[in-house]
Amino acid sequence: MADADLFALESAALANARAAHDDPRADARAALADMIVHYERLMRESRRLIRRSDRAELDMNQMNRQLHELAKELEYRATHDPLSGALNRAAVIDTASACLQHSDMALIVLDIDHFKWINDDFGHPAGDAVIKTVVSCLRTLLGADAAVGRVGGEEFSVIWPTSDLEEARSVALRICDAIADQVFDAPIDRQITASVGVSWNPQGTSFELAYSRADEALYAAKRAGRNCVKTYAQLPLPVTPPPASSDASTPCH
Ligand SMILES: Nc1nc2c(ncn2[C@@H]2O[C@H](COP(=O)(O)OP(=O)(O)OP(=O)(O)O)[C@@H](O)[C@H]2O)c(=O)[nH]1
Repeated sequence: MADADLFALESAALANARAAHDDPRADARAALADMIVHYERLMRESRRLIRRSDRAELDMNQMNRQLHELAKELEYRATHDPLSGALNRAAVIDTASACLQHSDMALIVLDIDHFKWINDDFGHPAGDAVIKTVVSCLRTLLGADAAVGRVGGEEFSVIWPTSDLEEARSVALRICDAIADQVFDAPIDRQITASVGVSWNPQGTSFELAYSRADEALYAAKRAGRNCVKTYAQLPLPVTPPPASSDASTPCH
């Protein structure tokens, strides 16, 4: 119905031309002229519609590209720390958990030493700049694709897939040295160091266990005087108290 209305004039011109074609006495030239007018109009309309649909396709492609960019931007914001560009805590957990599912992995955690003093002495913006510089120092050292995360205020993590504890320790030592050697922009006029803890974890370890071991090693490094590396495997085993003796003759000290 809609089509018949839309092409009513063309249908009439076509019927006219057919009738002229079938009837040798009819005015064929007039019918042909009428057909030409309608045919040209149809061509003009078709070109206009094609141009319009090309424009719509371009607009749609552009909107698709914008949506794609927006999705990437949202994904980036959901997984990265806005200050330093390092992975955020949630992304560190996801990345490390995924890594531990299919390989052995070292988790290296580091914490800037006496960071509170940096804020107190040079101001919070200078402290922020130190955080950014530490992340770019880690990236320069480990490569742009290394999984470097900021898990807390001035605490960072590095996910390092390896089956070799010694390799993990050597990466941690290089990190500790690189931060101690880093020259920070003014107004920071002193050496900044970090304490580093490492846990080496076989495939299948949970993130929580890997992290708590690395954290324990980190605090051992703080206790040992800072600016050093401790591995969980090096830590002394927890002292278990001897079983209570039932021998009453044992002397008490
Ligand atoms: N500038 C800045 N400071 C932060 C940020 N997040 C946390 N901090 C500060 O980091 C400091 C951490 O201080 P502490 O936990 O006492 O640790 P610390 O001074 O580094 O001492 P140690 O870890 O024991 O060597 C606090 O003063 C926080 O306010 C941040 O995003 N920017």
